[in-house]
Amino acid sequence: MITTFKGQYAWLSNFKRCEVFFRGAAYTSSEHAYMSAKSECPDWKAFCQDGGNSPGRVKAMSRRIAVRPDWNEVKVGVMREVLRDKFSREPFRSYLLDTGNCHLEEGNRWGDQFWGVDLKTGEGQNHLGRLLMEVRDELYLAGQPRLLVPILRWLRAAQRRYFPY
Ligand SMILES: Nc1c(N[C@@H]2O[C@H](COP(=O)(O)O)[C@@H](O)[C@H]2O)[nH]c(=O)[nH]c1=O
Repeated sequence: MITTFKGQYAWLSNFKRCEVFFRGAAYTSSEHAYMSAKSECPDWKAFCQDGGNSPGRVKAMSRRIAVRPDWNEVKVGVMREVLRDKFSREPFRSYLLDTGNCHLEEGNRWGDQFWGVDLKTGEGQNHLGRLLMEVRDELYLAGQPRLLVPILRWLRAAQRRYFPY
């Protein structure tokens, strides 16, 4: 199991600098790309596209803008789109596939129980880890014979549930 996105697994974190193309623009991390979707304001888009702003700064500034009203309904879809792009490119694609079928969890100490799991309480929905496993399944299944895809998808999910490693 990978239970924190630090150290040798820091590349799983959205704060890891990488190239991401999202809805017609280039970003320098998946955090920048994800945060850009919080508002359609051109100044906000430009701020997120400026690689001179750290992922932490972009996240902090996103608390001060007028976020689109339906953000909570669309944010998981936005994150999925961003992660698909990040992991479509090397070396991240191979790094993710090389984790095999192990459980991924964003254990954190900043109290995020939506995207990760709070290490102090053990509580959290782990949407980031779940999306990463979903993207990894897509990459893995894309290389398999089409007829086997439904059964392989089921087997991978069952293995993660009953034999997490
Ligand atoms: N605070 C933090 C991370 N939190 C990141 O913030 C994003 C969620 O933002 P929001 O939807 O506004 O709550 C999501 O990408 C999550 O992984 N990540 C990291 O690597 N290091 C950090 O210190």
